Amino acid sequence: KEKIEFTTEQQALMRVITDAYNKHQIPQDVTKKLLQDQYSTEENFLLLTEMATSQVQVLVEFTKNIPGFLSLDREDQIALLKGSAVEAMFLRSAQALNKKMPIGHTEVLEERIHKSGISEEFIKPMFNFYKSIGELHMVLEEQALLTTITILTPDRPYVKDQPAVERLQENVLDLLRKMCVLHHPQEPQYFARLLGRLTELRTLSHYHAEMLASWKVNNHKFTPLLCEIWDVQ
Ligand SMILES: CC(C)NC(=O)n1c(-c2ccccc2)cc2c1CN(S(=O)(=O)c1cccs1)CC2
Repeated sequence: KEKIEFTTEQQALMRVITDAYNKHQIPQDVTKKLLQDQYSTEENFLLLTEMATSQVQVLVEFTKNIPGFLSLDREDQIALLKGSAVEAMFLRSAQALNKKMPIGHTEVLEERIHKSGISEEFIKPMFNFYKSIGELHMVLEEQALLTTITILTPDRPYVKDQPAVERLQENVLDLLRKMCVLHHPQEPQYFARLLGRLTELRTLSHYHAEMLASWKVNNHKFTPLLCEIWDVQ
């Protein structure tokens, strides 16, 4: 049985990332709205727009707390945020959907996502992803670290100093590997399974661009923040 030792730096890194992840949650009033009575496609679309916009704001604040991120080249910081925004949104969605909710709330949530104007062809891969994340039963620290690893992906478009991003990401990968052994001692492949989800996430984010183009809600409008981070309109 491998004895897991965390260095002082790793303990500090874990605490900073977990605290930041805890602090930057989507405001309750936004998630509460999802359970209101309105069920029209337009209403559901508007709610998702509001949630996704709120999540981008949360993502920016969370990212600023990642040790070393603000020391990166300013333009690279933007490139990392833009490059990971959609993946972070799907990851956060999976975590939101797999959270323990009062009876029936998950069904309402799923219903509203189904009835928000998303083309059928994207619903399946999206819900498959949510399910595959749910099956992992990640602890909060693992969720926070996985989101951080997604943000610190060196090969995003337009990143100039990739080695600098790699160095930051490697520290978080090493920490996540140890956390996986600690929390899932019976599953030696657990860490590899987690990283496999990042591949699934990239595929899903490729769908996203088409999803936006195919929105069936007539004259669908996104917020300026979503348009900027997704490079649409
Ligand atoms: C938690 C937040 C970040 N999740 C969220 O906003 N969701 C959720 C979702 C999933 C599980 C629980 C609660 C919500 C499903 C979908 C979205 C957003 N997108 S979108 O960004 O493409 C979008 C398209 C049009 C306007 S916003 C569409 C799919």
